[in-house]
Amino acid sequence: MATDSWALAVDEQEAAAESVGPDPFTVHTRRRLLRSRREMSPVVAHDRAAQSLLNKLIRSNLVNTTNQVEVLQRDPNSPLYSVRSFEELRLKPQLLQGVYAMGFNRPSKIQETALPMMLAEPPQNLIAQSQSGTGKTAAFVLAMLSHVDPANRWPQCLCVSPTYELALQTGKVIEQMGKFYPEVKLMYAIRGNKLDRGVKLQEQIVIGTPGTVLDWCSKLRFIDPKKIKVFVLDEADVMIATQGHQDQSIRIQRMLPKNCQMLLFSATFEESVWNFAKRIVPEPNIIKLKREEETLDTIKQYYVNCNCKEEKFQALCNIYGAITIAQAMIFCHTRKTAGWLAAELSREGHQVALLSGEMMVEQRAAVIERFRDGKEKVLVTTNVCARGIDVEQVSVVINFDLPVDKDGNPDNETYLHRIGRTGRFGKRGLAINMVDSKASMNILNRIQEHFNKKIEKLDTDDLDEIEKIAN
Ligand SMILES: Nc1ncnc2c1ncn2[C@@H]1O[C@H](COP(=O)(O)OP(=O)(O)OP(=O)(O)O)[C@@H](O)[C@H]1O
Repeated sequence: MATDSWALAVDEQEAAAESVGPDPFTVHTRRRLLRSRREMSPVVAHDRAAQSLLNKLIRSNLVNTTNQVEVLQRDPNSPLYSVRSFEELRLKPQLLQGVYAMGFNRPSKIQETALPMMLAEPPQNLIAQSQSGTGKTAAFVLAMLSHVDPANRWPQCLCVSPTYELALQTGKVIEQMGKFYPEVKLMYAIRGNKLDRGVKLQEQIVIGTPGTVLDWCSKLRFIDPKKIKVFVLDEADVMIATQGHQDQSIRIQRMLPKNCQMLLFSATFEESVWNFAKRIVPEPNIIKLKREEETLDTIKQYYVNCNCKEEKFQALCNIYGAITIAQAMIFCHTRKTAGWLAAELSREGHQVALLSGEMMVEQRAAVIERFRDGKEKVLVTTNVCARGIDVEQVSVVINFDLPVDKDGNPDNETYLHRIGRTGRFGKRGLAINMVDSKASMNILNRIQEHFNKKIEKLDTDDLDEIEKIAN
């Protein structure tokens, strides 16, 4: 199956997670609920929203004026397009404040479409696909925060992520979004977080990885699954396609009440996975992309012809010599190549971080955190980091090796997730694929055919040409 290499990485990660030391992961949001909806006039709300987004984008050199953001969100062909405002989505005032404090101005297409479905009464199930970096996480986080009853001190929403790092990242989004809703508390169900036997959780939202969530619902009984109202599967296709995760997710699902709302999200759903999802989710609403919509126009895709890994490395150096790259993620097929490449890049004077499957999850989370803080500019990794990781400043993704499954066939889903680490929420991004043999050229051609999207050739000996594509 297309996700096997990812599955392997995930399994390694789950195993490694066992050895992480304890950490109190309970989040107690501090601030009191500020103003009610009545107190915030639409004009003031709009100004605050516009200003906060503008500040965020100017800080990250994305735009110079609010107009450019507005242009992006008013283009009906953009996945960021929306006709509605967050106010019109009838969010609780304290969530509206959280959204604005995060610098969000308008909802994206997936947020605008999915939120009314997720907030409808009676609750409706949803299987939703939307391009990478278009705000799926924010969408289901808002749904969970909207559904909890803070007066009830027990878990009501359960969110399962395929990896420790993603669970942490999504938890951070819940914390930020719920900053003005301090009555709602969050607990991380990840393997290092050891609780005393017999404890009954009081936190209303639990985010975690499937094995730990399952233990907490069954063996350890920290969570009463019968009281769960919302169940979210993030990166749902990999949860379904990976045997271990599938078993665990289905065992969790079976313990939930019949009327529990099920929400499945991903940027990719292979056909067989999609069909399976429809079988396990009763009467779902469905948001599905057409194949040609799956790739983002804001991410420009190129390939470079080489003969060996040394030539690929030289091409990489030429690219770095020609353009300024804020941050880059470089994907390799094996840990060995990743280690070699990271060492070569360091020798060239780059600030490089290396992240691969054999590292302890704690170490991995720390590497991502440093990269997110800009302490390293280049992250060399394997498929372990292909999904979900959201680092705004990544302007270039390099496939040093093209993604293939265990039979050597193109792994289209992983390709999409990898290149989606750049071009987050309307930002422009470059994806450069290194081809080093007839076989890899064949893989590239099949990826082009699959997405029906041309991947242009790039001559890395021609510095002017590289500069041109960067502009
Ligand atoms: N409405 C919004 N306005 C501005 N920024 C937003 C909005 N929604 C989300 N974002 C930002 O866009 C980035 C991408 O969002 P998010 O991580 O939710 O995407 P995703 O669809 O889950 O991506 P992936 O498929 O890679 O998991 C994040 O940095 C998030 O803070």
